[in-house]
Amino acid sequence: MAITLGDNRYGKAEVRLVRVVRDGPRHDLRDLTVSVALAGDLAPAHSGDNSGVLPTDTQKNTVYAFAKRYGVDEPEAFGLLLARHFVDTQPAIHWARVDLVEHPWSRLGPHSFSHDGGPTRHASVTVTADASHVVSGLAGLVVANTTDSEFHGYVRDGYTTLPETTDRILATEVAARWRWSAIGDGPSWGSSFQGVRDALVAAFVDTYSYSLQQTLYAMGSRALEQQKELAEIRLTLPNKHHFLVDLAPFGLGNDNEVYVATDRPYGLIEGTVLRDDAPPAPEAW
Ligand SMILES: O=c1[nH]c(=O)c2[nH]c(=O)[nH]c2[nH]1
Repeated sequence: MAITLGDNRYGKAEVRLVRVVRDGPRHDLRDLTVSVALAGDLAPAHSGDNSGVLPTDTQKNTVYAFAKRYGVDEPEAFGLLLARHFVDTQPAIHWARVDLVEHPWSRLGPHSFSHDGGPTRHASVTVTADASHVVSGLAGLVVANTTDSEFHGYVRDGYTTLPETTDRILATEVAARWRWSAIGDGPSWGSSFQGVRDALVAAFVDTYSYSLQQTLYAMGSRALEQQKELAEIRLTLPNKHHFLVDLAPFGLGNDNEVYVATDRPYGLIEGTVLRDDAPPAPEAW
């Protein structure tokens, strides 16, 4: 029986990077968590030969040095710069993945900021010798509709207790990742991000929903209709359940006014919406 090394990668995870631009009295702030993963001819490293190993410490240093040297503008652009650098300069490295999460700050004044509880912006960049892929995304976008949501007509079996409803709260915490068809084509990274976020929110608000699955498809298709640069979008929607509290023991009715918000267990609705003419790129994810 032969035993061989399978897929492997290595890198520095979650480098915390804050970049300030001091352009006169008005400063700008970007706050990112950057993770690097590299793969290639690394079998020797798994037998004790480090001659092809760029230390993860060096990878971390490169993130900081590039932040100084090139600045940190859009996460996608910074990720492409870093990933391309590792593939171009390291003979053993044929694949680089850089994942970036941007932590949002909103401006309070010329040099004052408030950490924003809103969604985080994400980018995941993959570079090989002959291809680059960008997946952008967001997480932590918490939204709720207090009506225009029904759930009924579902399968009933001997274990079903859920009451059917024609009026419920629909709440979720959107995580979405979307793949760009081509790099450098179309709107800027930042305006595309805002366009996708706005499309997702608008579809959530506008959709009269019979299930979170229907809302997922409406959100994904709105994003693709509006943002032509996207090839596909993957959505993860936890159903943040709100159950009506039984107030009858207190002689009180409850006409959809008092709910208990539960955090677990939760329904988890996931799906991909894609253009049928977009060539698949599983290696981008
Ligand atoms: O929108 C929903 N989809 C489901 O599949 C489901 N299942 C469930 O118990 N509640 C809900 N709500």
